[in-house]
Formats: sequence, structure tokens, C-alpha cells
Amino acid sequence: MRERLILALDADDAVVALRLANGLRDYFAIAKVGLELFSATGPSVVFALREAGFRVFVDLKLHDIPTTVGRTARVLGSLGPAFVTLHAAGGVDMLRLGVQGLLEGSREAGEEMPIALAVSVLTSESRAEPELLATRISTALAGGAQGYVAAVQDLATTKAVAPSMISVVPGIRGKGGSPDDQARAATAQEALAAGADYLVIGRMVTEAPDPVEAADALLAGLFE
Ligand SMILES: O=c1ccn([C@@H]2O[C@H](COP(=O)(O)O)[C@@H](O)[C@H]2O)c(=O)[nH]1
Repeated sequence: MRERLILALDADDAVVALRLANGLRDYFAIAKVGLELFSATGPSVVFALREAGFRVFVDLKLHDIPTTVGRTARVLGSLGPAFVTLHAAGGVDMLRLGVQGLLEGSREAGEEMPIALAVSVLTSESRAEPELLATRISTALAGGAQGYVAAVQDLATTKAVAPSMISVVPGIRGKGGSPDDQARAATAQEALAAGADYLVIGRMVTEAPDPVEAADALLAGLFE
């Protein structure tokens, strides 16, 4: 299970993020660097997490004109992450250049090509219209993404459109836990039952009074 759990390191400090990741390494094989952490540290945190033995997920949700995304993806590909997000709303051309940039950047740096994940509809949005969702997933497929990020509630639609794409699900909460700003949250058990390949775990563990205890409880719940 450890290989399918992604730890969202949403902090503005590399020391805090690395301490958190190291303390939870028994539970998480993948560390996610989002906008907050990358803005604070730049690429150095990606190298530090890799050095510490984590697969790294760079979650910057690239969304810009195709050339800019392609060039940025080339830089990110050279850092050796395992996953990179691009926003499906950017369209097929943007995704294509993004995926090409990841390929070129990783190849030039002698790294494995990261998995390109297209963000479909953010889990903080209260509704994902099935038509929009289906269009975003078709766009992701046509643009060359290997996977997508979606809410648990969306997996029936996304899997019908693209059964072989990798699904990554954020917005995971314990039963009765506060959803915070997640409008479409679900439990880890619900996500796995719906067919999620990877689960993104953030505040339910990282902001728990005892993150190790929270991770332990999360894992125990998955094997009940
Ligand atoms: O639709 C999306 C896409 C990405 N995220 C990211 O996942 C984590 C969730 O953190 P929680 O603390 O569990 O809410 C966070 O880094 C988001 O940027 C998402 O939530 N929804």
C-alpha cells in the first residue's frame, strides 16, 4: 500500500517538509511537492526528497500557453520527478507540448520520464459536470497524459472514458473528518473501492496532532 500513498507536503519550508516526510517514510513512498513548497524552495527540495529515497510528485498544475508549458515541463523533467501535473483545461496542444517537454528534459538529464497527470476538475469545486469531466479526460488522453487527478465521485465517469489511465485521487478524509476546503472529499476506503490507483494524503495526516499515529490509523483502516 505504501507505494500507492502520496504524502502532500504542503509547507513553506524545506526543513519542515523533509522532517515530515522522513517521519512518515514507513507509510508513504511518494512525496508531493505543490505550489507552496516549490515556491518557497525551488527545485532543491525535489533533489533532497529524492536523495532521501522518495519518489517525487511535482504538483504545479501547469496551465499556460503551449510553448510556456512545454519549456517549463522540460525543466521539471530534468529534475527527475516520478509524476508531474498539467491542467487538462489547457487543451490538447498544451498537454502535447508539456508531455514532450517532460520527455526531452528527462532524457537530456538521463532521468526516467515522469508520468504526466492531467488535472480534470479540482476537488475543491462543488460539482464536476459529467460532460466537462469526460471532455477533460478525452483531452488528457489525446494530449498524451498517462493519468489524471480526479475526485472519488468522478471515477465512474473518468474510468468509462479512459479505463487504462492512471487515477490519482486527492481530497481524502477520515470518516466524519473536516473536509476543509475540499468540496468533494471521500474516505481512503471509498477511493480504493472506486478503483483509485493512488491516494493523495494531506492534512488528515500532516496536520494531525500526531502524524505517525494518524498514518497508522489510516493504514489500519484500509485493511479492516
Ligand atoms: O483536484 C485537486 C488537485 C490537487 N490537490 C492537491 O492535493 C492535496 C490535498 O491536500 P489535503 O490537505 O488532503 O486537502 C493538496 O496538495 C492539493 O493541492 C487537490 O486537493 N485537489
